[in-house]
Amino acid sequence: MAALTLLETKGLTKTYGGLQANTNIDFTLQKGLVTALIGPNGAGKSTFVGMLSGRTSATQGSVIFEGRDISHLPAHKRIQLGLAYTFQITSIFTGLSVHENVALAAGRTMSADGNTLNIKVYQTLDQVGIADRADQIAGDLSYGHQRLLEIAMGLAQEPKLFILDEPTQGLAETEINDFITLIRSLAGHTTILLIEHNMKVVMDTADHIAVLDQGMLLAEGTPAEISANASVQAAYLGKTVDA
Ligand SMILES: Nc1ncnc2c1ncn2[C@@H]1O[C@H](COP(=O)(O)OP(=O)(O)OP(=O)(O)O)[C@@H](O)[C@H]1O
Repeated sequence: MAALTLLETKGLTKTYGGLQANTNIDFTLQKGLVTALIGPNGAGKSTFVGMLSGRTSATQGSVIFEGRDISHLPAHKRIQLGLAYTFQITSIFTGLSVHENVALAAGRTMSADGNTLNIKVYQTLDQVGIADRADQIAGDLSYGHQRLLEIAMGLAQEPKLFILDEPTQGLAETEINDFITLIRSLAGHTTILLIEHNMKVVMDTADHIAVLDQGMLLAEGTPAEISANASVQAAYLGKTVDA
């Protein structure tokens, strides 16, 4: 099957005062794949996805989504076009139930009757493995389950592109393994851009990896190509990227 481009950036640049957080990034994201964006601390990953989602304004360059230049659209318009970023969904309402939180998220992009919405909510909770907690108050969930709720809230919006920003941060080992299984189950249906520091998660889930270093795109390739790339290893100061 020929690769289809879902999103593209051209010359994307962000300057904070004298600091170039992102420099002239030309990047292409293929539909249906799990792409991981990795790089050392301060490499510019959050700045980059902030410009994709509209949370951060670009100093220069453009973001093209499904062939349309969305560079000047505010974040909420980009969500409506199908671009979901976990950072924007993290506003879990801690006083509401798990079910109510997902229903609210789903309602942002779909107009459906109560019954259809209810089915969608349970399907999504089932997908992430917390359907048995639907009636629990979100604020009473463990940290790991709250992260899964965030992912459910993103998926309920049926995004065309789902950007997950450090989704496994603070999760326990077993929760990380469940997360890997979840991402694998979504592969092929949902296009995912994953910013992740945990290399096991990256290597186990990504079809394609892009590496940022000092605000620039250093390398791109399959997990095997990236693990073997000498300049990527150097950027990680001698650490191997397959650990
Ligand atoms: N709002 C801001 N104002 C000034 N400088 C910023 C701002 N946001 C980020 N930076 C700087 O831009 C550079 C890139 O930061 P960014 O957070 O994008 O990197 P990152 O790769 O996501 O890092 P990490 O992995 O540590 O989250 C860093 O030097 C950071 O200090």
